[in-house]
Amino acid sequence: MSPIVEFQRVGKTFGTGARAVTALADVDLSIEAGDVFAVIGYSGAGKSTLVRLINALEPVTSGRLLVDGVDITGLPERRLRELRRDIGMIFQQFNLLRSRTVFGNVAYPLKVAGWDRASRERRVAELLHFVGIADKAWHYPDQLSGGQKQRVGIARALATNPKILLADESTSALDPETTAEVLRLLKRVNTELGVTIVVITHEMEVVREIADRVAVLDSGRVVEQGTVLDVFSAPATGTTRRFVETVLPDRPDGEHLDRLRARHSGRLITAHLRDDRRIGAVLSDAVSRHRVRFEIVDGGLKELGGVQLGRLTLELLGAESDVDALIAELRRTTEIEELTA
Ligand SMILES: Nc1ncnc2c1ncn2[C@@H]1O[C@H](COP(=O)(O)OP(=O)(O)OP(=O)(O)O)[C@@H](O)[C@H]1O
Repeated sequence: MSPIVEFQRVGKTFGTGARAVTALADVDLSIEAGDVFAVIGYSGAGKSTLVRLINALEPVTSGRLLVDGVDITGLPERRLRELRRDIGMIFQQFNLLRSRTVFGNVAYPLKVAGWDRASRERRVAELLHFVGIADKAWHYPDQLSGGQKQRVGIARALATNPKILLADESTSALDPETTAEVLRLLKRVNTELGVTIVVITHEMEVVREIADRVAVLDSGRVVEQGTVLDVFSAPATGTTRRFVETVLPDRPDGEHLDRLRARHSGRLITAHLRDDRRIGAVLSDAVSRHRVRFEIVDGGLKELGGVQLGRLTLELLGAESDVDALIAELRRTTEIEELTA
C-alpha cells in the first residue's frame, strides 16, 4: 500500500512578523489509500488548516505535501484545479446552495466539470439512490433535516468520483442518532466505493465508529498517530488520554459517590481497564484466593478500535487484610483507585 496523502515536515504559518500564527509545525503524516483516517484535536489545534492544505485551498509554508504521489507544493493553479477534482469535501454546516434543489446541488459540480445533461441526470439519480434520498430530488435544502442535508453534501462531494473525501466536522451539527446514520453512510462510501476518507473531528465517538487510523493534533503538532487500537488502548500523551476519557463512564464522585456509599457498606474501588481480556479471570481467581466477595456497582466498558476500555467500580466485601491483599494483587495488572469518602 502506498500513501495517498503524505505530509513531510509540513509547517503552516498565517501572517508574518509579530502577527504570525503557526497553525501547523513539523507535521509528518501518512494516509494510506482506502483508509478512514481521523484527525482529532481540540479547537485551534490546526485540524481545519490540515484539510485545507490537502485540497490546496491554502499553500504550505514549509515541507512537502504529496497527494496521490504528486508533490503539490508550488504547483500552478491550473494543476491544483485538476487535483481538486479528485478530492471531495463535506462540511459541518453542509454549505448547500439554498436556491437550488437537491438535484441542482448534486448536479452542480458535474456542470462545472462539463458533463452533458443526460450524463448529469444519470449520475445524480445514481448518487441520490446511493445516499438514500432519491425521493427528495426536487426539494430545496430548507425543506430537509440536518441528516438529509448532509446526505446531499455527501452526494455532491462524490459526484465526480473523487479518490479522497475530506469530512470537516461533518457530524458536529447533528444529533447522536443522525450522526450514527451519516457515519454508517460514510463507512459505505469507504468500503463500497473505495474512497479514502479523512475525518476531522473533536468527537471521540466519530473516531470510534468509523476510523481505522488516527492522528492526534495538539497546538499544530501531531503528538500521536497509528491505528485506533494502538493509540487509544495505550495513549502516550495527556491530550490523547483526555479524549479517551470522554467515551468512558465517569469515575463516581460527589453525589454519585455518596449515593453508592449509602447503598454499599464495603470498600469501593474503581478499576481502570485498558483491555478487559484478563480482568474477569484475574478478578475471579484473586477473589477466590483472598476470601473476598465483590459486586459490580458502577461503570461499564466501551469498545475502541477492537479493545475493551472502561471503568468498573466494585464493592469488596471481606476482612480488612484480605481486601488489602486483593487490592495489592489487582494493582499488579490493573490501575486501581480506592474511592475514599
Ligand atoms: N486564515 C487564517 N489566518 C490567521 N490565522 C488562522 C487562519 N486559519 C487558522 N488560523 C489559526 O491557526 C490555528 C489553527 O486553526 P484551525 O482552524 O486549523 O484549528 P482547528 O483545530 O480546526 O480548530 P476548530 O476545531 O476550532 O475549527 C488557530 O490558532 C487559528 O486561529
